[in-house]
Parts: sequence; C-alpha cells; structure tokens
Amino acid sequence: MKLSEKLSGTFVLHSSLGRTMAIFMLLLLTAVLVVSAWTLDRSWSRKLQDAESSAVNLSVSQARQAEDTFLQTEITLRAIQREIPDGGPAYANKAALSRVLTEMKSGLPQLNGLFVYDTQGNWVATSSAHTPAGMNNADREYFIYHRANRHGGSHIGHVIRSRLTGELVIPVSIRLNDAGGGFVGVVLATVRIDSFRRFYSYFEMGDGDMLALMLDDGTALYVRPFADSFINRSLSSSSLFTTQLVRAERGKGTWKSALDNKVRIFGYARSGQYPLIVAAGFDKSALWSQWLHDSMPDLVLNGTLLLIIILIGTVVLRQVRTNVENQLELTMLRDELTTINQSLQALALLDGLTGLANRRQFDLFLTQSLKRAAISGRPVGLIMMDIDFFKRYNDTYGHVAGDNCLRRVGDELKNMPLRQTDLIARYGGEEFAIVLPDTTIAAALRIAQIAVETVREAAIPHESTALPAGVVTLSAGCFVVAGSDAEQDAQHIKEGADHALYQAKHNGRNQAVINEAG
Ligand SMILES: Nc1nc2c(ncn2[C@@H]2O[C@H](COP(=O)(O)OP(=O)(O)OP(=O)(O)O)[C@@H](O)[C@H]2O)c(=O)[nH]1
Repeated sequence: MKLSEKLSGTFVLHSSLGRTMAIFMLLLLTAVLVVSAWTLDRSWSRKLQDAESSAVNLSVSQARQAEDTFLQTEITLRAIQREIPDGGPAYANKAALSRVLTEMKSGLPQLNGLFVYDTQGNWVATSSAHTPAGMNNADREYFIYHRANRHGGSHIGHVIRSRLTGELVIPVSIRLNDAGGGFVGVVLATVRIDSFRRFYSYFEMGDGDMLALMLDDGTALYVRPFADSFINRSLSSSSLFTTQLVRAERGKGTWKSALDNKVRIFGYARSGQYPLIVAAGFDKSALWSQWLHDSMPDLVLNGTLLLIIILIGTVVLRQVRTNVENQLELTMLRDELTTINQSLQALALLDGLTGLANRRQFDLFLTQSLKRAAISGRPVGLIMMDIDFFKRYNDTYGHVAGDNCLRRVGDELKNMPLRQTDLIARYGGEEFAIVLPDTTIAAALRIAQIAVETVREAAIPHESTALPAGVVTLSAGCFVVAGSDAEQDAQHIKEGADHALYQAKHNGRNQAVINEAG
C-alpha cells in the first residue's frame, strides 16, 4: 500500500493514538452537549415553575380583591335593606331613600348605581340625581331570579348594560321580603366593569397574558386583555372548568385557552364567599421567547465552547495524522533499508556470475566448519575444482562465451545431490570448491568424482580442448582434515586440496584425485 493510500479516509482512526484522541474528543463533545442541554432544560423548567407560582399568587390575590369588592357591595345592599319599611319599597319615602342611596354610592367609586325596585319591577329609588319616571326592570334576570327564589342571600348576575348610564356593569342584588317572607321588591347595586378594567391594568402583564374574572358557571365577567365582546362568553368547556376546578379550589396548570386557543401557564382560585373564579394565565410562547432572550448569553457561551472543542479536536487529529504519517514514512524507510541491507548482504556473499557462494562466503564457511569440527572432532572435506583448458575455451569462443560456460558449470554443480550442510562456491576465475563438513575421505572422493562426471555429462562443447571428449571437463582434488586448530587447518586443507588438484591435472585432467596425506 502506498503512503497516500494508507492515509486516506479513516486510516488515522485505525491508529491507536488517533482512535483514542477521536474517542476522547467525542466524549468531551457529548459531555458538554449533555451538560448544556441539562442546564438549559433546568433553566426552562425553573422559568415555567416561576410563571406557575406567579399565576397562582395573582389569581389568589385577585379572587380576594373581587371578594372584597362584592362584600363591600353586599354590605351596602344590606344597609339599604334596613332603610326600607317592613311593607316594602312602596311604603318608603322615595325622595329620602334616593338621598340615602346617593350618599352611599358616593363613597364607593366601583359602583355604577344603587336601585330599589317594587314587586312589579318599577324603579322606586336610585342613587342617580333624577330617577326617571316609568322605568321598569321586571325583565331583568336578577329580578326574575329573586321573585322566584325566597332566600335572602345576595345574587351576582351576568354583565348587563346599565339602562341609566349605558355602562357595562355586574348586577349584585338582594330580595326584599315582608314580615311574612313575601316578595316585596329588589335592591340592586351595579358594579362597574371599568373598575376591574382599571384595576387589572395596574399589573405589568404581556400582550398575550390574561386575567379573568368569571362566575362559577363559566361566564366571563371581565377578561383582560380581551375586547368587551368576550364578556358573558361561556368558558365552561375550558380545561379550567372540566378538569382543574373539579379537582381543587385553587391550583395551576398549562392548557389551551378557550378564548383564543393560546397555550398559557395558568393559576386559578375560587372565591370562598361568592360564586366567583379568577384565573391568571401567562402566554407560554411569549415566556419561551423571553427565556430564549435571557438565555442567549448561556447559549452563545455553550456554542462557543463546542466550537472551541471541535477546533481543538480538528487540530489534535491533524497533528495525530501528521505523526502517523511520519511514523509510517519511517517504518517504510526502515523496511526499504532492511530490504536493501538484505540484498547487500546477499550480494556480499554471492558470486555475481554464477549465483554460487563467493570467495568471501567460502572462507567464512570453511573457517566455521573447521571450528565446529574442532569441537565435534568430526572431519571436514574440501574439493577444489578447475575447468580444463579454459584459456583455450576463451581463446576459441571469446570471453562472453567463457562467462556463459562458467555459469553453466555453476548450474550443473548446484544441481548435484549435496546435503544442506555442504557449500559450493566459486573460488575464483575458473576454479570452484565444495566444503563438506562431517565427511570422510571416501565420501569426499565420491562427491568429487560425481562433480567431474556431472560437468562432463553436461556435454558443453569445447573443440579446442586437448582431451578426446571435445567437451568441457573438470579436474578435482580433494582433501579431508580432522578439526583441531581452525586458522592453521583452513590453510592446510586448501593446500591439501590444491595439491590433489595439481595431481589430477598432472595425471591427465578430467578426473578426481584424493590427497590422503591429511
Ligand atoms: N571468460 C572468463 N575467463 C576467465 C575468468 N576467470 C579466469 N578466466 C580465464 O581462465 C583461464 C585460465 O587459464 P589457465 O590458468 O592457464 O588454465 P587452463 O587454460 O584452464 O589450463 P589448465 O588449468 O591447465 O587446464 C585464463 O585464460 C583466465 O583469463 C572469467 O571469469 N571469465
């Protein structure tokens, strides 16, 4: 594999350092992400909790405020009731009663008016400066209610438009009875919707937040910030009435508002004294926007932290990549050097022409063999061989052919059935040698003869040889020593073999001769 191929793709991740760094960066990134998400989630939950608490507090305080308003109104109605004679309004001094009503109303700015009606619904007295003549309220819901119900408790009705001022008002009324409990009329106070509008405007609330005053049948008396057209709308289908109030008199929750389908965080409270409910709701989407705005510094900080980690990770992984690259380059260089060294070593020990061991290897091997023999006491044999009339061969066929001939002879010798422990070498020029560790004289002679026969039988033509065969032949001399002093024996064995070779040449060549002097 080329270096560029090795480094492509995810190769860096396959290095242990690269993998460790990548995992570390990934863990760090995940940890920061998880911690950031957890922190932001907690912050949002806190925001929701705060909104819920505020909504509950607001609804409870407004329920109390509404209770106070209606209690004050009821006390006023009771005071008027005491001013009316036992027989009913018809027996009252109308002018005096109207003065009382006017005086009472003057101290209560939330009231639109105070009224007294007789059994027929006729206006007997009002808090207004002029009581219009011929006015009748027998058609009003509160009048019909009191005429039909004997109880003397107060009654809060739906919002109506005042016939006196045209203003939107909440009617609060009580029934007037004679001594026998018979119906003799109604005392009415009308509470201004504007008084709630003004009061609710004091609170700092967002455009989407709402504050609602309702009757316990679900009728909206006033809902901030909705238009007056929403007044008297029934909210009984909302989650507040179907689920929440069934469970508890006060509480909190998140639901879709029945008026505009907006999701709000609500707090609600039911009045203990009057059939009134107050609900305060904060627009969830506005809360979210506000939270996002408030959390922006944290978000930016976390984002920056993530970016820094990614940047550091990239730089570190690049560095790792460079290191891996360098390491690989070094490894490849080392491998190349090892290969070159091995080639050089082989070249240093081999003969370039024949591929046989060279003279250097021959000398090393012979010395080693003699050393081992000195220890084991086993004999070492040496065969020295020389091509016959090789000068003539060169002269006849040329030096290139002479080299080829040397190669052929080397190949033939290589193919001889020798042991692994034997070594064939080109001794120099047209001379060859075979080192035979652990070999007797008889065996050495036999191998020398095989070498001579092998080369002769290869039948390499040699027309200028003085021998009758007309082919390339070898003369071989062999000598065997028993191991003792290595240095001296190397010289000794070479001389012994050389002497035998000389004898073989002298005897007519193409033969093997043994020197038995060793
Ligand atoms: N082509 C070639 N010739 C070589 C090489 N090395 C030695 N020779 C030749 O081998 C010849 C050896 O000749 P001599 O030593 O006179 O011996 P010879 O002609 O073989 O005769 P005898 O050994 O007496 O049979 C010389 O002519 C060398 O030049 C070689 O590597 N290549």
